[in-house]
Amino acid sequence: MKQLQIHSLNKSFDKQVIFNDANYDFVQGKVYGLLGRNGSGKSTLFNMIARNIPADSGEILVDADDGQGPQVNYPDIDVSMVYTQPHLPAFMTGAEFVKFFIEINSRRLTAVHTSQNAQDFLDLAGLSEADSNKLLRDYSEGMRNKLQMVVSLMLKPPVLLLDEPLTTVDVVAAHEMQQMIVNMKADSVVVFSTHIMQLAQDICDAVVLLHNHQLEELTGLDIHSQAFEDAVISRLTDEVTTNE
Ligand SMILES: Nc1ncnc2c1ncn2[C@@H]1O[C@H](COP(=O)(O)OP(=O)(O)OP(=O)(O)O)[C@@H](O)[C@H]1O
Repeated sequence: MKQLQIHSLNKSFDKQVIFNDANYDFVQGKVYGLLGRNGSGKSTLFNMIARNIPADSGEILVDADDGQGPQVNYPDIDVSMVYTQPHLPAFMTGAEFVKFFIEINSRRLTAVHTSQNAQDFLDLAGLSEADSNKLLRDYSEGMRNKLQMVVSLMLKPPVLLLDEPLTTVDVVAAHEMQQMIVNMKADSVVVFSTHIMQLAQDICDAVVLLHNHQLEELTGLDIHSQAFEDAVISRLTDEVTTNE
């Protein structure tokens, strides 16, 4: 089983503590919602897992289920991150970008038995022929988000991180992408951050709170219940009181 393990993680920016001895193990087969107040450190956690920024201390381990067990020095390709603001090359068309993406990831796509037909990617992203031939800089934010998500999902990475992924897409696209995220849990450890409680309740199997600089799963309540929602709000409100 693929796993993402966070052990005794510490991170501060100057004197601002973001994580203080945070621990949590995420496993394949569940969609995890990461909930926390603005500025609590959700993006910082994802960026540490994706190795964009270093932790101060502690360990982040990935078990890619390849027989080697949990690794601190996991390869970068083990983690895919879908950013709130997509990182795509502005001066390529959607079709050119997808072809380029397939070319540079051909070995990996073969290994995970994914299509290498550019049209399949474009169809999944819901892009018409006219849109596919537009420059990415001229895409709407929602179109860029959807394309970014499709290429990340196609790689079937051991760990898939989605940073507030569905905030800019239309209702139909959001519905399709929710389904894609849920399907990904069969192959990957899936963690997504969101401020939308309804979304967390709709697609998550577990909710992890970033609360008082630690990671804590909210257990013992039906995720779909009002009591669950109340408990999330109460914990996160409690944090503000504690910080004051
Ligand atoms: N490079 C940096 N240098 C200094 N402070 C930073 C840096 N990156 C993030 N921070 C601070 O760390 C805190 C956590 O930021 P982060 O973006 O991880 O929060 P978040 O939970 O993702 O927030 P939101 O829900 O608003 O997107 C914030 O106070 C932010 O200002």
